[in-house]
Amino acid sequence: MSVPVRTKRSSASSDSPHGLALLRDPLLNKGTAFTEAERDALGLRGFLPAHVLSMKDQVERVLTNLRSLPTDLEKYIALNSLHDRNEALFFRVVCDNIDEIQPLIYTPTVGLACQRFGLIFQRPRGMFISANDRGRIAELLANWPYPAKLIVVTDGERILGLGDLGAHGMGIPVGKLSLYSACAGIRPEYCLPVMLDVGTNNEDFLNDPYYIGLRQKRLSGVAYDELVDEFITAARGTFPGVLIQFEDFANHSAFRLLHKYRDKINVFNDDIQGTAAVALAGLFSALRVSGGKLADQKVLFLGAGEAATGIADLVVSAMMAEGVSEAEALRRTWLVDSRGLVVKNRAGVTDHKLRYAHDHAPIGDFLTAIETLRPTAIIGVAAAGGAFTPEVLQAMARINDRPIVFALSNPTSKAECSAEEAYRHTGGRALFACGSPYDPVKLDGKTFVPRQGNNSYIFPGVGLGAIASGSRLVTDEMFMAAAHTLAYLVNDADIQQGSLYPALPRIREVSAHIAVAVAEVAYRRGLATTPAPNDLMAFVQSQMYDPHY
Ligand SMILES: NC(=O)C1=CN([C@@H]2O[C@H](COP(=O)(O)OP(=O)(O)OC[C@H]3O[C@@H](n4cnc5c(N)ncnc54)[C@H](OP(=O)(O)O)[C@@H]3O)[C@@H](O)[C@H]2O)C=CC1
Ligand SMILES: CC(=O)C(=O)O
Ligand SMILES: [Mg+2]
Repeated sequence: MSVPVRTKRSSASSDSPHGLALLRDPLLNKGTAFTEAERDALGLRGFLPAHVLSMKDQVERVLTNLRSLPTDLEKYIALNSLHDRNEALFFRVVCDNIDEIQPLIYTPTVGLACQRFGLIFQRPRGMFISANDRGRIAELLANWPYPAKLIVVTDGERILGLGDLGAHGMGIPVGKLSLYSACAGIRPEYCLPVMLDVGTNNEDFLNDPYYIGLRQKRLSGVAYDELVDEFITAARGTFPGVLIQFEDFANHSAFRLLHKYRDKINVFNDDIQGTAAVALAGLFSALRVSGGKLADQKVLFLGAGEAATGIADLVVSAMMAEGVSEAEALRRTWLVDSRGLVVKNRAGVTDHKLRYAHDHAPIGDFLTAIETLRPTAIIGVAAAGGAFTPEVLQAMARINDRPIVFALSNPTSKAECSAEEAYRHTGGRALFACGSPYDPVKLDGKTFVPRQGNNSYIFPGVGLGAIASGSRLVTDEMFMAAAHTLAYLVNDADIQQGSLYPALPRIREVSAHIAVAVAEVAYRRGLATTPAPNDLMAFVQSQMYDPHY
């Protein structure tokens, strides 16, 4: 008989729940799969119907139910409630059906779920820490019953490309941490989603009776920074060594916070650094088709925020690793923001864009920038839905034999173009990646299988590697290693069908390899705090949770 066990921060085994309490504990519950012997031993008699199901039967039942639901939001709600009832079953369903389920618990559906979070809210998950909790955040975190090793925290100000969703942004840390467990096997009890509720400037929410967060304008300035600092200090005091991932902060906070903490503690910003690695990997894959070196490319970004400058920085480093000077690499990297081409003589270019502000005449629109600069690659990270118009795509196809077109903004409504548009308007020549998933596209007798240039290929493995090695920092070198590893795992069959990333069902293998690459950097650079194992892959794999009873 397998008696359920789990790690709690402060519990003796005699505390292990029995009876109804056991059925209501999602980390231990097996529902109708409790065996006859377990039903006797664990005080479950009378609480369960007679027929015992296997986990496989339960998975089938969940999928049958799920597929009968009419909308993705209802599927999200159903999966969420399964997550709340039975974590092992939830993760089994996700792991074994990742292509089908990831879009329901992550982008694009999670975007809609955040927009409706107040209405669909059922049971809290993670911790809500508000501006009113100033001075007692350590006390709050001490209430968390599990030994967190990984926190994903947001303040909800830039949720995907949907803007300020305040406390409703909690859907994002929850979704990202689900992917950590499913895609990299980080144990669910190690994962803590945190909403730092500093208010919202979203007027609709402030006037919405169902808005779940603080009904006040956002905290800013010193008060904001002090709250974040108290949270970071308290989190590290309560959960020593915890890895903290910043997610979906607006760029005026994101760059500042990353800069403040990155050289001192193990934090990273997924939108800046994780996105950089996935995009660079996609470029490496594209070059397997179009030929040439990265340093020969000219990359034009639509967007000049976290994702754009994060990607640009890593691309420049990768070009320099191919032997070109920094100045030459920068000459090949251009940004267009909401005011047009980022150029030197424009007033008020913010700090994170300065590196890419070129000595060039202003250009107001993206199409003219393409015609003028003649890029080999365009990367959309502006949340400007539809901005890669037919004219933009046709121009790229005129200039290049194999134009690289990445429409990375999320959710789908914000994508710069669809997969179908990218292939159609380039005569099937685009080397395409998308932020949210698209179905395969049939064009002129050929089937293209676009895959997601989404940081979800990167952060699970990076987190796993950082946790396994106990790395004291998460460095850009680790993201570079992750990008090379991801690109290396793309096989020829992927490339032939237009896929720039490995198939999603390989994600646990991908994450394990990325984790090894990240941990290798940690050991090589003296950042690791766990003893170096003889067999790093075996060590990493031994730490991966595999959901079963
Ligand atoms: N696929 C993936 O893995 C990821 C995708 N993303 C997606 O990328 C998008 C941007 O995210 P992020 O960089 O963090 O956001 P930011 O807010 O940091 O940056 C957005 C940038 O887009 C620019 N912009 C806005 N509207 C336009 C427009 N019409 N034309 C040109 N530029 C415009 C802004 O200009 P200005 O500076 O002038 O305000 C800003 O530079 C989001 O949709 C997000 O979901 C983000 C991270 C990962
Ligand atoms: C994918 C992601 O992190 C984003 O769109 O913000
Ligand atoms: Mg994000």
